[in-house]
Parts: sequence; C-alpha cells; structure tokens
Amino acid sequence: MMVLPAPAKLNLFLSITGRRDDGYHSLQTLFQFVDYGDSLSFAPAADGELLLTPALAGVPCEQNLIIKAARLLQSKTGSNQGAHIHLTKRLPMGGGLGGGSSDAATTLVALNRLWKLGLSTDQLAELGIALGADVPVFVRGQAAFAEGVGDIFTPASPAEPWYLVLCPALEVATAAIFNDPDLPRNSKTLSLQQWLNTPWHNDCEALVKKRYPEVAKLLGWLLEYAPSRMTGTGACIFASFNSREAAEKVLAKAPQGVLGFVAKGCNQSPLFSALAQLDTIDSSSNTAI
Ligand SMILES: C[C@](O)(CO)[C@H](O)COP(=O)(O)OP(=O)(O)OC[C@H]1O[C@@H](n2ccc(N)nc2=O)[C@H](O)[C@@H]1O
Ligand SMILES: Nc1ncnc2c1ncn2[C@@H]1O[C@H](COP(=O)(O)OP(=O)(O)OP(=O)(O)O)[C@@H](O)[C@H]1O
Repeated sequence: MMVLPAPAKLNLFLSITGRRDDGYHSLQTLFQFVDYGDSLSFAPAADGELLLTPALAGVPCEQNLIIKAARLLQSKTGSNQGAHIHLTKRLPMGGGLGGGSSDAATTLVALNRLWKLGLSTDQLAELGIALGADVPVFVRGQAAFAEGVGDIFTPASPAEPWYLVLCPALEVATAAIFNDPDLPRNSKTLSLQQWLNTPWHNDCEALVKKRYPEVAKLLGWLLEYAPSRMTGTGACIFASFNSREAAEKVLAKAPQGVLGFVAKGCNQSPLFSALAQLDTIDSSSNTAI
C-alpha cells in the first residue's frame, strides 16, 4: 500500500489580466504549497476495478476527481490495472485551497507509480489539465509563478513563512466568480521580478467579500493581527507569521465556529518529499535483496 499527501496550495497573489474568447481568464498568480492537506492511500486491485472510500458528501463517486483521474490514466494508457483508494479529507471544498485538484494530482502520480506506467511529469501534467486548472502545478510539485490561463509556469522560491489559514463555513463556486460582470479583469501584466517588488493582492477578493459578508468580516478580523489575503476564488483566507507559535496564538483567538489550521509554506510539494522517501525505502530494500 502507498500512502501519499495531497497538500493545499495558496495563491500568494492572484491578478486577472484579461478574458479570452473561450471565456477563460488570463491571470498571473504565485502558487505555494503548505504542509497540510488530504491524505490518500492506494492498494492494487485486479481487473481494472476502481474503488474509492469513503464517498464525499455531495460528490457522486464518478464525479470525484480522484476516480476521474484514475479513469483518465486507464484510458490514456490502456491499462487494465485497478486500485482501492482511501481518502482522508481535511481540506474544505470550494475553499480556494485546491483540494480536489491536489487529490487528482496525487492520484495521477501515485497510480503512474503503482501501475508502473512510466509516464513523465510533463505527460501527467498534460493529462491533469483536463481535470482542473490547478492540477498541473500539483503534479509538478514546485512553487511557481503561473501565467496564461494558469498553465504557463516559471518555478519560484518565495519565502516560506508559517501561515494561519481560516476557512469560513461556505463554498465558493469558482465559475460563478469568474462569470460575475463585477470581477476586475484589467490588471497590468507584470514580470515576476516586478511582482516581487510590488504589494500583493487578489483580484477576486473584493467581489467575494461583497457576495459573502462573512468573508469580509473574517478578513477584517485577521488583518488586525498580520498581513492577510484570500486564496484563489476563496472562501479561505490566510495570514503569514514568522513562527508556528505566533500563528497558533491567533488561531486560538479565532471567532467561534471558524475552522482553520496552521501550516508551513513549502516551495517543494510535500507530495514530492514523500515520494523521495519512498524512493529511499525502495532502493534500500533492493540493496537488502
Ligand atoms: C483561480 C484558481 O483557483 C487559481 O489557482 C484556479 O485557476 C481555478 O482552478 P479550478 O478550481 O481547478 O478551476 P476549473 O475547474 O479549471 O475552472 C472552473 C471555472 O473557472 C473559470 N476559470 C478558471 C480558470 C481560468 N484561468 N479562467 C476561468 O475563467 C471557468 O469558468 C471555469 O469553468
Ligand atoms: N476529491 C475531491 N475533493 C474535493 N472536491 C472535489 C473532489 N472531487 C470533486 N470535487 C468537486 O470539486 C469542487 C471544488 O473543490 P475544491 O476543493 O478543489 O475547491 P477549491 O479549493 O475552491 O479549488 P480551487 O482553488 O482550485 O478553485 C467541489 O465542490 C466538489 O464538487
């Protein structure tokens, strides 16, 4: 059995620079991972059987991005191997933390290995786009400045502070935010170097605050303690701190009923740190034989 993490991502900034004819938006964003997220285990199964436990509330199994990723891999490679997959879900859905995309990416990477398919990272990332805009960055596993519709990556190494992430109890539908006429779509295109010397913002934040006053209220509260912003299209917000203790102190004061977590920013995805450990175990057991 193989157990692997599916970490959350944060959009350290998110700037929308235009809208294409197909309705997709051109954007500039800086992705960083955190060492907190879902966890998946994979065991081989015969006859192409795919079983996911437990089911996610409100998501039929065939719509779950984990099963979609596994089926996509089967159909693209003609593999008739199967898997029993167990999901420990920790990330809120519709929170802008990319949980579904991360689950899908971990599934692509894990099954490629379990089924010995030999696809390259580029091939897996290419497959991932069909599942969601954020899947490729999770497959590549490196903090990155993304442009285009979020599909052109430049590796980046922002500071790796401690984050307090707060999750208002609501789901934001990404498509609804991108389709709202009030979304600003004309931000200036900057180089990564210019971004590193400019205050960061999220172009979706004002709109989400307007549509969801709970987000506005919580962000107002968090800003009292540290620089804070929304991730992706929300609803989660995050603040950065110099130490775990400082972030935990603020979490302890969070308004009643607000869920959140403290995690470290990581420029290498915890998925790849876990895979590197598996490689070490594999090579030492080969030596033993
Ligand atoms: C905004 C981000 O969260 C940044 O990380 C992501 O790009 C969104 O990623 P996601 O939730 O995986 O989104 P997808 O499922 O691919 O797209 C959901 C919807 O968002 C809109 N969408 C998404 C990405 C993009 N560059 N332009 C868009 O207009 C489209 O209406 C699309 O139908
Ligand atoms: N394994 C999965 N985990 C979470 N959501 C899933 C999964 N499979 C399908 N979904 C669907 O995807 C939707 C978006 O979930 P997700 O957690 O990726 O949102 P998000 O964090 O807002 O993503 P993003 O930051 O990419 O916009 C959910 O509302 C759910 O219907």
